[in-house]
Amino acid sequence: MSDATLSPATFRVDDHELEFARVPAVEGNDGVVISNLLKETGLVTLDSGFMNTASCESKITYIDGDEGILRYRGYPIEQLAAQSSFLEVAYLLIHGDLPSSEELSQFTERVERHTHLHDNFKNLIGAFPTDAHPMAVLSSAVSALPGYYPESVDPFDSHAVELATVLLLAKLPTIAAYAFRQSRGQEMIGPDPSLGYVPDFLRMSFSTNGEPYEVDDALVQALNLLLILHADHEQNCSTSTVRIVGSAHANLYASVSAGIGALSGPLHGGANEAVLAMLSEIQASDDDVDTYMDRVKNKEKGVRLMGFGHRVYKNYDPRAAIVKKVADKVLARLGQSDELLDIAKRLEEIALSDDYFIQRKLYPNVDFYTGLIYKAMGFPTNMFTPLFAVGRAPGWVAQWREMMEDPTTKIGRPRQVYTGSPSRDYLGINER
Ligand SMILES: CC(=O)SCCNC(=O)CCNC(=O)[C@H](O)C(C)(C)COP(=O)(O)OP(=O)(O)OC[C@H]1O[C@@H](n2cnc3c(N)ncnc32)[C@H](O)[C@@H]1OP(=O)(O)O
Ligand SMILES: O=C([O-])CC(=O)C(=O)O
Repeated sequence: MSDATLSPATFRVDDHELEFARVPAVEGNDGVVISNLLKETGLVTLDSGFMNTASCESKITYIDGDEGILRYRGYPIEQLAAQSSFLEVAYLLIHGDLPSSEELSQFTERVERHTHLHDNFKNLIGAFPTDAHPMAVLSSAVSALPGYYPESVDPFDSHAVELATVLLLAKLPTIAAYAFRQSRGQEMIGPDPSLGYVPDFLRMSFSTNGEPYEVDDALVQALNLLLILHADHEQNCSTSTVRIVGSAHANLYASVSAGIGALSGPLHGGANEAVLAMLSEIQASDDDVDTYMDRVKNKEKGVRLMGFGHRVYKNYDPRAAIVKKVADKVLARLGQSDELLDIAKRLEEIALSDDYFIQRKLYPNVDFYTGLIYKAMGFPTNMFTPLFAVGRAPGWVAQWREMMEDPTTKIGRPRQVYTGSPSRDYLGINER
């Protein structure tokens, strides 16, 4: 950026004058360029929320947010959702191409063989109170994994990375199912790899002790599809967290555990849980849907239309379009009707024809309808985000590996614009 593009300004911080120059408006960036504070590094732009900053080059996922297009490794999300399986998509994201049938069966067999957890995990997870949020259990258990598999932690040993990849994908559903059972005060049930990845996850989650669990193919298909839809989304908040932790050469488990923490936030993966809370609040209150929308538009503190809006999509999230159809199908299949689904549809209808939402290009995102499907399957709201985490795992792994293999990767370390006090002298406690 040449100096000619900068319009200097001076700000005062205490008694000191600091010279800054503002970058002329770039869409979505009202960045401040520091001209005098960071002479040693040259110009630094202030870009809160990274609205306008690319952190890496990536070959994994393509999004055109204006057109509502999402592709994994070049394949449209609609085709993958209709035809693929979750583990095939995981292979695609991680290895770059769709597997041959032999590659897929070897990969699947390897993952399914490792779904068992060391018995101590029952103690670890069992030590959590039953009202602990399963996301806390998930991130803790993932950060414990390197303690049990030290041979898989070296980020620069390709065999170790391959092992960590398989172990993480294998153990995560078992951890999630254990966390679910712990939250219900139920005994944890170990995996039966012969059933397959998704059916066995459902069995571990819902099996009643001692009784055989009848797997419902329609639910397996729906969950498989939802996991595919969540599998990657380029540099979202949790993935960026995984990358930044990994950029310090932290192992895959430590990086993903941090990513799980980021995902839990209600502005990110935790929105699926927040949507259900919002719909239930509307249902329980005497207010109608329009009243809630007025509160949103008046920007009442803490009131947003959860499951709406997206940093990248300024059009309908292609995944939300798929999820909406699946919600109808799953409810019909289970012979359920859900008043909350009607409320969600009504909210969407109002939003899509309301100037507030039109001007801000706010559309339903992937989190808007997913919770209604998980609920219909029998999952309580606090399991919605762990389900998202199981789905996002291949993306985290693929992005972490891509970063580790990129020779241009540097430790993630943004600069800041310091606005605190300039230098001052320490005063003893009685002099203040
Ligand atoms: C898997 C995922 O992570 S998908 C996202 C899940 N999160 C949610 O569903 C939570 C609700 N949505 C949001 O909070 C936001 O849309 C985010 C966090 C997803 C994106 O945030 P940003 O890109 O930073 O947009 P930002 O918060 O600046 O919003 C831009 C404008 O739209 C408004 N806006 C954005 N989202 C919403 C919403 N859900 N409801 C009401 N208004 C909204 C903001 O108030 C702001 O209005 P203003 O220009 O008058 O100040
Ligand atoms: O991309 C984002 O900002 C949020 C995200 O993870 C997703 O939509 O799946």
